Amino acid sequence: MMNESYDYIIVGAGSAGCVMANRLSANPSISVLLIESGPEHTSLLIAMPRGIGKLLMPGNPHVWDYQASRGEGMATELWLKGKAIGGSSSVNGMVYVRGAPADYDAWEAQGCTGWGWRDMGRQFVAMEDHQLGSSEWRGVGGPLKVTVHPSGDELCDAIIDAAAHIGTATVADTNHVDSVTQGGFGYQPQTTWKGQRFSAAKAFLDPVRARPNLTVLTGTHVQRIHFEGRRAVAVQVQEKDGERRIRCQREVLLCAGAIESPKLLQLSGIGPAQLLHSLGIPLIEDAPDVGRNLREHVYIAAQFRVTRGSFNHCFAGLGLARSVLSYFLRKKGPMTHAAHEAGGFVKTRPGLERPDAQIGVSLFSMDGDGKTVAIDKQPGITLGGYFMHPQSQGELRIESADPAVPPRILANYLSAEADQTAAISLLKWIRKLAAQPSLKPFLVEELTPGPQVQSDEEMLAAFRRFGQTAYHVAGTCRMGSDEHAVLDPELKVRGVEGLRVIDTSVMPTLVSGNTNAPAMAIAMRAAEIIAGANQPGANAA
Ligand SMILES: Cc1cc2nc3c(=O)[nH]c(=O)nc-3n(C[C@H](O)[C@H](O)[C@H](O)COP(=O)(O)OP(=O)(O)OC[C@H]3O[C@@H](n4cnc5c(N)ncnc54)[C@H](O)[C@@H]3O)c2cc1C
Repeated sequence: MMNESYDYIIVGAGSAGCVMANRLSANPSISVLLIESGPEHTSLLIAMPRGIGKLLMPGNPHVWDYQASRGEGMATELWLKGKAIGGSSSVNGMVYVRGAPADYDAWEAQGCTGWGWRDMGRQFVAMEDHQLGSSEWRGVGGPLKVTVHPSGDELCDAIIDAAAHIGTATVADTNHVDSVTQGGFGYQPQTTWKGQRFSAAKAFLDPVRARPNLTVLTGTHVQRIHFEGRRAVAVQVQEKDGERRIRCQREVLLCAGAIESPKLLQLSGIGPAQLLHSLGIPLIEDAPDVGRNLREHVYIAAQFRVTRGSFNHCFAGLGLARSVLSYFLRKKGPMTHAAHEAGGFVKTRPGLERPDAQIGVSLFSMDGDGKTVAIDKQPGITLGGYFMHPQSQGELRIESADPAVPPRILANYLSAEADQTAAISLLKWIRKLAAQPSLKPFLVEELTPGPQVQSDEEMLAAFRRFGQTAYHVAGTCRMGSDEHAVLDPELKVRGVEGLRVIDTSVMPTLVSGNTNAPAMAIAMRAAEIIAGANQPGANAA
């Protein structure tokens, strides 16, 4: 490995990084190095969808864990991100959601030229191998398997009926453009296949691992990027055996996720000048917005005691043993389920042009306040959700020049008034759903936030208390064409050369829903842009 050098170095083998490795190495004349801090994705707990119950624990080698400040007057909370081949797609809830055309069109309207639905919609179609077959905006034959949770569950059917009763249409595909544009509720599309997780690594990396021009390093942590003048020329890595530099001929591509990508930029001298001076980091580019514009969905789990239909008994004690056995023998049963069995996009109040909230139905409840990992001993379910377009903005800053020190994360939940209104409206909608006649035979009582929460003030207070990360952190290296944007619309870091960011941190605003598929689609689009720059006659980066 002496004098090692690659055309492209991709930092992070997560949702975006796996796509980039696949796309760039498709050209055999280009050498690609993919570097991942975490281990391989061979754990049985990764393959088994409900293995996340054990994976998502601080200290597990497959996750990063951070303490995030939620905001004024609120306790801190644990944030987790995937740390393995596949990144967060190896530990996530497998809910398959793409966002709404209007999200991407809003990006374009804000100056992100080339990122509207016209360019992004076709990325989803191209990546999908969808169980529901092809249509104008749905794909088959692509690398990513998408299946739909089997229909026919009595309690889910009753919840879907309840949603229809209050105005949200029942749909076969919740990602259909009409469903995300006008609202739709149904069984949940998920990134699973034959009862197992289908991560970005399964879809994009495993099939191309043998390419001779692709090298993958695991257990290797990129500590900082090195520059010659203003050009990124190498990365410094830490491995089991110590530190070394690896050179890069064309570009370093940061796909380290919305926490580690801005952290790496700051550690490397691209960030708020004052902060970097105070930590003794030589300044490459004063970029005050690196780490700003942090966006997150605040998830609230409304939990209900039910008469029947709950899976709680399948996730503890002897029931769990049975479920695990069924998974290993037949790849069937509750251990194969994604985080939500059903769900959709809803307008929580009259007068809205498009859905403002996503609802996810989970046929289990947690003990205590919904944040603990213990399964409720009595039968329960969760009607969870978040308002999809948070205006509140948080921030992330390094606190030391030492790469091993975690950054300070401020989520700033519910600081914008619009978010407070949206939160109250969402909780009211969930309660209205729960009160529908089709659910009368099932629902006994509300457990959290609980019937004592009645006024708007109490609902907001409940949201502040029970609301928690949806694990969709984004926006911390925003793209745009204004001078404050960290990246230009080709995802190049402003002020330097040979460096791009490609992951959920590039989002100027959060998309309507979960962020795994959007992260992959962003990388698909980025690969097109880079391929265009590599065409003869184009100005290579
Ligand atoms: C618990 C959880 C549940 C979720 N549930 C869902 C869901 O059901 N549906 C959905 O659509 N989305 C879900 N998400 C969100 C979604 O999975 C993520 O938004 C998405 O995977 C992020 O992709 P990314 O490429 O930006 O980053 P990641 O996939 O997080 O990848 C970043 C990678 O970079 C590596 N890395 C970081 N720093 C370095 C470094 N310095 N050197 C080397 N490697 C580094 C990391 O280890 C990681 O592998 C969930 C996320 C989590 C954490």
